[in-house]
Parts: sequence; C-alpha cells; structure tokens
Amino acid sequence: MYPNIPLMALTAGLLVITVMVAALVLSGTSGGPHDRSPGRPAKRHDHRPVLAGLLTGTGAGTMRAIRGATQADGNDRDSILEATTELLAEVMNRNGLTTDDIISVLFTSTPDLTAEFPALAARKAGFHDVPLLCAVEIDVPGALPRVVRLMVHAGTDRPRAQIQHVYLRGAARLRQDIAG
Ligand SMILES: O=C(O)C(=O)C[C@]1(C(=O)O)C=C[C@@H](O)C=C1
Repeated sequence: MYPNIPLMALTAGLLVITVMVAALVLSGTSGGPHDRSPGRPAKRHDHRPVLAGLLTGTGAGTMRAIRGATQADGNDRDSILEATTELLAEVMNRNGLTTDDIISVLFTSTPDLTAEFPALAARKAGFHDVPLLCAVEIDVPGALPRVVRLMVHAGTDRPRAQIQHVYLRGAARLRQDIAG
C-alpha cells in the first residue's frame, strides 16, 4: 500500500490556506491594524493578538504609532545623540516595549540640527535590524528650534488610548494634549 502523495500534498495545502484565511479574518475583526474603535481592549483569553502578532511580524498584537519629540541643547553631535537616546528610552519604557516589538522608526530634525543623524542614537541603543529613516522637518517661521521628532511603529497589545506619546525638555510644550 503506497501513500497517496498528491492527495496528501493537496490536503496539506488546503490546511495551510485555511489557517492563513482564519488568521486574516480574525485579526481584522478586533484589535487589528484596521480596528477603528478607540481603545477597545482585547478579551481576557483572546487568541487574536497572537495571530495578529504573527501578521505584524513582532512578538505582539496590533501595530501602533507612537510620537515623541525633544530638544537638543545645541547643534553638535553629543547633544543630538544624548537627546535622542533619552527620548527613545522614554518611549520604550513608558510603552513597555523591547526592540523586538519595533517595526520602524522615522526621525525628523529641525533644519538647524545638522551635526548628526538621530538614527545613529537608535543604532547605538540596539536598534540594529530596525528600519530607520531621518528627514528634515518643515522650516516653519518661528517654530521651536533644535527639535528631534520621532514616530515609532510597534507591535503592542496596548489599546491606542493607553499609548504614551513622549515630549521632553523644551518640546514638552508642543503637544501638551497628548504628551504622557
Ligand atoms: O508633534 C509635534 O512634534 C509637533 O510639533 C506638532 C505637529 C502637529 O502640528 O501636529 C507639527 C509638526 C510635526 O511635523 C508634527 C506634529
């Protein structure tokens, strides 16, 4: 009696497709990246964050965006790296994140900060395999000088209402409405 190889392959293929479709459907129904209901917590024994985690490629839950900003003391390498390192550490700590949870980080510097890329601070802090990008902020007349801003995308089980956005030093005045 020989095993029916084509039938076994077909069965295995159908099983894989079924699991993938189930994961997609479940992650889209609640707590997934397309969930527009603000702050709806996951159920106690909810398996959906795990499936969503598989889809985000991180250890956990839904992809969330976290904002932050700080002000460097001056346009020199040490000041930019020091301010950025502090900001990143606060974002990670206040939101209970590890580098495994991070999907990407986008930085901007005001046009007066040219001495160093803020991304270097992230690499020094261990974000080696995280996609990073730096850009120049819009040069709005009268805007706060020497500001490093960031946007972190991370996989997390926290509902959006519990995300802590971090504004430090002189940048604390920028978004008093959302700063944690
Ligand atoms: O959140 C900040 O860092 C701000 O300065 C505020 C603000 C905004 O108006 O929403 C302005 C400019 C930045 O590009 C991002 C956001």
